Amino acid sequence: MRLVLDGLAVTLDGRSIVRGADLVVEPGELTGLVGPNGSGKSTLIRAAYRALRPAAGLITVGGDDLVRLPPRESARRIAVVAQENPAELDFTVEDVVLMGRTPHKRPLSRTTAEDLHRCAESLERVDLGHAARRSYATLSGGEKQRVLIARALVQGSRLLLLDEPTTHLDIRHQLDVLHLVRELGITALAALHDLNQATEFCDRIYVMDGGRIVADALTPEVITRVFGVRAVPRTQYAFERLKEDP
Ligand SMILES: Nc1ncnc2c1ncn2[C@@H]1O[C@H](COP(=O)(O)OP(=O)(O)OP(=O)(O)O)[C@@H](O)[C@H]1O
Repeated sequence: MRLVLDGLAVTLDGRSIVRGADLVVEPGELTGLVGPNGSGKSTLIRAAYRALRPAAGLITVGGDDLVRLPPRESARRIAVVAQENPAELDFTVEDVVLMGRTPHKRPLSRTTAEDLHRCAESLERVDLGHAARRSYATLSGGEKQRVLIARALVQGSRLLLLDEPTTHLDIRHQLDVLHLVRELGITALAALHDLNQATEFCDRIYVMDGGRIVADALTPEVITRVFGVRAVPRTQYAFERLKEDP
C-alpha cells in the first residue's frame, strides 16, 4: 500500500518542525528515513500514523487522504512500532500483542481462539513465544520492542511505520527485525540511525535535516553535509544472522 507525503508541514508549540516534506513509500518496499537527532524523523512518522495533525500538506495511504479516513480504517491499514511504549500498567505480553487485533473487532467483543493463535504465532516470529504470560513492564527494552513488532504483525496491516525499531536491540535482534520486515514484504517506512544498516536493508533512503527532506539517496557527500562527518570506506566485520542458534 503506497504512502505519499506531499508538502507535509507539522508545527508543534508554534515551532515549525517538519517543513514541506515530500516522500513516497512504494508498495512492498522498505524505505529508510535517516537524519541527525532532532531533524524531525519522529515527528514526520507520527503525522503519518495520525498521532499529529499536519499544519499543511497531504498524506495519502493507498490513495486515500489519511485525515478523511475513519479512524478504525486508518488503524487497520497502518501498524506502528513507536518509541513510546504502551502505558506500563499490569499488562501481560499477550495483552499488549492482542491490542493489535482491536481495529478488526467490534467494541468490547471477546478474545477468540483465532486472536490467541495469531498472537502466539507472531510472538514466535519475534522469538518471544515463551514470554506470552510475562508482565510487559518487567521486560528489557529490547524485548519490549519485539513485543511491539509482534503487535504490529497481528494487526495484519499493509503499511508499517517504525520509529527507530532497532534502538534497544542487540546486533542479532537488530538483524532479525530488519530481515523480518523485508521478508514480510510489507510496505514500511523506518526511521533508522545506523547508516550502514539503512544502506543494506532499505530499497530507498530519505535524508532529513532541519525538518526538511534534503536528499533521497545516501551518498558520502550527503553524509558530510548533513551529519558533519566524513564517510571513510573501511574493511569491517559484516554481521550475518545465523540460520540456527549457536
Ligand atoms: N511537542 C513538542 N513541542 C515542541 N517541539 C517539539 C515537540 N516534540 C518535538 N519537538 C522538537 O522537534 C524537533 C524534531 O524532533 P523529532 O523527535 O521529530 O526528531 P528526530 O529526528 O526523530 O530526532 P531523534 O533522532 O533524536 O529521535 C526537535 O527539535 C524536538 O525538540
